[in-house]
Order: sequence, then C-alpha cells, then structure tokens
Amino acid sequence: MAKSAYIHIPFCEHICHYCDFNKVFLEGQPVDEYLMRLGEEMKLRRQEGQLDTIFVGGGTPTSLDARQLAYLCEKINEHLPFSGGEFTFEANPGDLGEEKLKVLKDHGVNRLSFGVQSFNDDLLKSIGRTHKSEDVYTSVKAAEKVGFENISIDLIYSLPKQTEEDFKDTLTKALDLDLPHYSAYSLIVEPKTVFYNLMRKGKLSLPSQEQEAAMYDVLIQTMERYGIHQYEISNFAKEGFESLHNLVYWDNEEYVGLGAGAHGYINGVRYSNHGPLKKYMEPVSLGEVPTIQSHDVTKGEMMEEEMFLGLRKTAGVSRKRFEEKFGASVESIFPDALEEMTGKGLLEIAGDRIRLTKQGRFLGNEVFQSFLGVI
Ligand SMILES: C[S@@+](CC[C@H](N)C(=O)[O-])C[C@H]1O[C@@H](n2cnc3c(N)ncnc32)[C@H](O)[C@@H]1O
Ligand SMILES: C[S@@+](CC[C@H](N)C(=O)[O-])C[C@H]1O[C@@H](n2cnc3c(N)ncnc32)[C@H](O)[C@@H]1O
Ligand code: SF4
Repeated sequence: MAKSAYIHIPFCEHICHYCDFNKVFLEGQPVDEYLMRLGEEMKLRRQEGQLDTIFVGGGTPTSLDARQLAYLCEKINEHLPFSGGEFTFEANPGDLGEEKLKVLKDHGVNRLSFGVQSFNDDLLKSIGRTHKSEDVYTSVKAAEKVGFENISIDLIYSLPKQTEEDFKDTLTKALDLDLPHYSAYSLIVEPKTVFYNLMRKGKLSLPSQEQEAAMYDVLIQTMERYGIHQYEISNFAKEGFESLHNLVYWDNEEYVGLGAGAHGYINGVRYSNHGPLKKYMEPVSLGEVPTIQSHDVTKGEMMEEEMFLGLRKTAGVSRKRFEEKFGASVESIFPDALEEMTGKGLLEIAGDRIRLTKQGRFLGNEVFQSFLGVI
C-alpha cells in the first residue's frame, strides 16, 4: 500500500541551462485547468489508508500565485488523507513572500526544499538562474518567521568553470544558515539542455573528474565537521531530519505519482504519466488515468532495485529485510557482484548491512551497475 504521494507542478519562470525535468515556461500556460485536472487525478488514483509523506515538486511549485497555491493545497487536503508526517514543497529562492508562505503553512506543509544551487551570483547567472544569493537569505528568514523549521537547500557542484575554492565558499555559506537538511548533486549534463549543446560544440568548460571527486570529498568532510551526517550519496541531515519521502524511494517502497510526467509505483506496477500538458489533461478530463507507460515489476527486477536503490543510503541494504521480502539471501542472488565489489573495496558487509565503503560512494554508479541484468 502506497504511503507516499508525489505531485508534479511543471511550470517554471525561467529555464535553467542544465535542467531536463518535465517543465514548461509558465507564461501563457493553462495553469488553472492543470490544477483542476490534478485534483481530478487525485480522485482517480485515490488509495486506501493514510499517506505518511507528500512531496510537491517540479518544475517550480512556488511559481504558482497565492490563490493557485491555496487551490492546490485544498485539493491535496481534500483528496489525500495525510497522517501528519512529512509534507514538502519545493521552492525557488525569491518566490515565497509572507502571503504564499502562510498559505502553505495553513494547509499543513511542514518542509520546504529551496533550489539554491550556488551562493556565487556570477555562477548562478551562468547556469541560467534568475535568483541572487541575497534572495536565499530573505526566503529562508521569511520561512523561519512563518514557523517553518524543516528547511532544506539543494546545491549543485562541478558546474562549468567552478573551482574547489568556490564550492568551499558556497558550502560554508550554506552551512552558516544552520539548516537541518542539505542536498548536493554533482552536475549531470543531460541531453537536450543548453549545457549539452554547448558541450557538443566544445564550449563548456567542465571541471575534470579529479576536480569533481575533490569537490565531493570537500562536501563529505565539511558536512561531517558541521555535524550534519550523510545518509545518502547526495543527502545530509541533522539527526531526525532525513527526508522521509526520499527514503521511501531508496527503501524501494510504493508511492502514488500525480501530475504531468510524474512516476508512481503501486501494487507492484511502476507507471509514468504523460509529460506534455495537453496529453496529460485530456484523459483526466474524460475520467481516465493519464498513464503513458506501465510495467509489472518482476521479482528479479524488484531484487535488483532493492540493491541499487538501497545502496544509495549510507545505512545500505538490510540482509534480513531482503531475505524476508524475497525468500532468498542477497548472497545467493548476487554472489558475483558482492565478491567483485567487496574485492575492489567498494562494498562492505557489516553484520546485517551491505553498504558502500567511503571509496564506493565516489564510484556508486559502478557498484549499482554490477547488480543490474544479473537475474
Ligand atoms: C528539478 S529541480 C526542481 C526544484 C526547483 N525548480 C529548483 O530548480 O530548485 C530539483 C533539483 O534537482 C537538481 N538538479 C536539476 N537538474 C540537475 C542536473 N542536471 N544535475 C544535477 N542536479 C540537478 C537541482 O539541485 C534542483 O534543485
Ligand atoms: C532532485 S529531487 C530534490 C529533493 C530535495 N533535495 C529534497 O531533499 O527534498 C526532487 C525532484 O525529483 C523529481 N521527482 C521526485 N519524485 C518524482 C516522481 N515520483 N515523479 C517524477 N519526478 C519526481 C522532481 O522533478 C523533483 O523536483
Ligand atoms: S532547475 Fe528548477 S527552476 Fe530550473 S528549469 Fe529545472 S525545474 Fe525549472
């Protein structure tokens, strides 16, 4: 039974040079109609029982105005029974004034995740962001004033022309905000983005792999120094502030996905919704779910997912839980991957746990790959 829901808001006020998530430029879009269809999809995909986590992501949910945000929150409150667990909204710095913040707070939102990316204004501009580092301080202060305590920020490192020094400076500024949660992702140059096109023309000056690894090392060390523990490859939190919603993904549990391009996992079926707005809204207006693709996950695939998702967490995979779930031990299903990866010093087995070593965290993809296509 799904205990979590993800809701996608595909609108943005600007398009960043690195982003390939499902989004469109806000101006001129049928936002009100989209929100209405989203409410209808909530009814169509309604689940038994209560949800422990709700995550509204995008795109940019805070590009909605206060009235639209209130409408969206009312639909969520009406159709998604919530246990009072974790209710996150993603936000762009500079988007949230007191009015919008109060709307969110009054409807039970209790976590905000700001897309900060960097504290260097020149770098921000060069990656296509429109906010300035100053906006981060204003937004975080305003959010705290309205009573939000569980606040996270996203950073991206290994950006074009970024130096280790620059990243250290961003990290220090981020940590000086004394927030309970931080995510830091290394830049992925995705096809169809501005950066991808520049890269193909040889016009994107990216840090080397060694520099990227050095930045990741700085990240891990600095977080540790500030007492913010790493609980996943890219995620760090004070004790008790780990993102429960994201843990649902890494624990390979089920969730409902709502909105254009959202994906979900219900009753052993992984599905994705139509991405383009029209294609998404049309079936919903006819009372049909907007699924474009769905797949019955086989037991073999489920076992692979259990490994490559679970190994993202620093706590790793529980051998006991694996055996209870699948009726076979990890060792009997993946003997070769375990031997090869422990042999290379990238994986370790410690009691009930199979987890990445420190070195393994730098080479996560190589480890995950070794568990794929085995069964
Ligand atoms: C899809 S965005 C949505 C939230 C919000 N619109 C924003 O820009 O912050 C969520 C996060 O994904 C990360 N992200 C997006 N594209 C990325 C890329 N190509 N490489 C690394 N991280 C990326 C950013 O840190 C961003 O904050
Ligand atoms: C990159 S993560 C950032 C999470 C953030 N660091 C935090 O701690 O809350 C969030 C992004 O992943 C994507 N995402 C998450 N769950 C999704 C789902 N079920 N379907 C589609 N996209 C999803 C959305 O684009 C969302 O903006
Ligand atoms: S990173 Fe966020 S703001 Fe930028 S285009 Fe992607 S979803 Fe929109």
